Amino acid sequence: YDPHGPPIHPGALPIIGNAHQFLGDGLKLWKFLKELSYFSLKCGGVSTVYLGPLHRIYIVTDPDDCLTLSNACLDKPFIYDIVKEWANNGLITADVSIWKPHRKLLNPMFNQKILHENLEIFNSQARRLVEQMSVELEKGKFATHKYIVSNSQETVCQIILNLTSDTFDDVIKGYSKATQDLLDVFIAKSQKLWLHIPFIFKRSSYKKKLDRSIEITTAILNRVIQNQKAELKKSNFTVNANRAVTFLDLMLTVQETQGSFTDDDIREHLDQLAFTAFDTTTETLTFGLKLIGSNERVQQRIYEELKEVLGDTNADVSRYDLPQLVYLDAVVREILRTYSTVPFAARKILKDIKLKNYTLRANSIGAISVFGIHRHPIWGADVEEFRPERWLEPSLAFNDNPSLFAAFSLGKRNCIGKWYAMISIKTTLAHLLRHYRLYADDKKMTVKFDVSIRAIAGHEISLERR
Ligand code: HEM
Repeated sequence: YDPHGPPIHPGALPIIGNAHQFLGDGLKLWKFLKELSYFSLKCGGVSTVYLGPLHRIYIVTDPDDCLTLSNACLDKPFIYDIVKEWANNGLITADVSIWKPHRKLLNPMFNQKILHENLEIFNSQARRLVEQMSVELEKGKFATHKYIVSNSQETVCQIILNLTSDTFDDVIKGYSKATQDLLDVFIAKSQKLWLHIPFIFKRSSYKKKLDRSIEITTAILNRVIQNQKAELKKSNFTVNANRAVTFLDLMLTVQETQGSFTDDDIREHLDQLAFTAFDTTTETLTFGLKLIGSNERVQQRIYEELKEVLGDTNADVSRYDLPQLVYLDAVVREILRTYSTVPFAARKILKDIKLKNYTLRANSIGAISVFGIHRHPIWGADVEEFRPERWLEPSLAFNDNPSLFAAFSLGKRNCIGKWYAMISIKTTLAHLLRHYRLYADDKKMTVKFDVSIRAIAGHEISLERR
């Protein structure tokens, strides 16, 4: 206990601290995580919770303090152990000694130029989604999630894993089922604290599910890596000009030319990238369709901009169109501000860190509340409202302080896939919204937290052809 530290969240009990408040299902957990963030905001941007006598967690919601914390601390705390058994050396969970050189090698692969080369795939996948959803036209409300999730997985298979539409069907079936099982295990571990006790976990059905899923994803990815390596060797590591360069090509080329990655490193990176890419973009699109369908004015303005920039043709969204879709960009940022699918990022604090008003003590955890930053009073009195126009106003506070937008986290260990996400989400929305008018009611949406936030009820929409 630090008498000069940030205020403790109300409800702490002797010995267990606030641990009991984290118990319950995903709905309760999300309610409590929001409460934590609002309390931290009320306290000026930092508060404390105790998970038993051993774990002190600072909830940080001040954007400047969050940036200080993100750059000062790069290590991930025990909370990330939930996913460590699966792909330990992937970027999200890797120890700093591995993360640093790997992130440096991977950064250039995720720039806009490389991603623009994949626009043909993003466009064809968006068209496929329009086609797949057409069976729901004029039929009333339906849940969009099942369409979006399989479409996002197909996109990932092509762009990250270099599978073609002829080969991915088989892989998708196996890989998707295994990743869904993995997600079930992560969700269970995030909600059932007793599963963190190795003795109990090892004897649970979750352990069997985890081992089986890892076995399947490992076998599939090893096959994909070896096939692609053989193909690249034949062409002396020159990618066939008829197709875009994929992440796998780039990693294998780095392996060949710089000897930097082992095959296991590549597999673990691919596994985490593929999983993260489809899960985050799926949930963001699900929230996005609901929000857009609930705001006729916003939807009309997007449609008008699409007509102005893309014309009346059914042409692909090009790299030149994307920067012109200014309002759509504002809408996507506002979706990410109001419903950040990754609402928290956490860091291990190894030495004292001085923030604006407090010193965070060593041997604690710093939780960057993305949700809290996005509810900071600097956003204005309408902070809780979905209002994309705010992004276009000269008075936008974000222009003076970019740390106010933290959907992709802050600092050096931020999201490497942010351009992938923005391009994928914008292209998908552009195709869907020029074909369909959406109807929804976001007031009826219920959200839960597991490893990210998800809409679990009331997220249906209905479609009408434009
Ligand atoms: C809307 C979509 C996305 C959101 C909201 C999002 C958000 C985030 C956040 C908040 C973090 C920091 C997590 C932490 O420190 O605990 C993160 C990290 C990461 N994200 Fe994303 N992400 C998105 C899409 C993607 C995509 C498409 C990819 C891959 C193509 C990706 C790959 C990663 C990786 C590998 C990391 C770990 C980076 C590192 O530690 O160096 N993300 N993301």
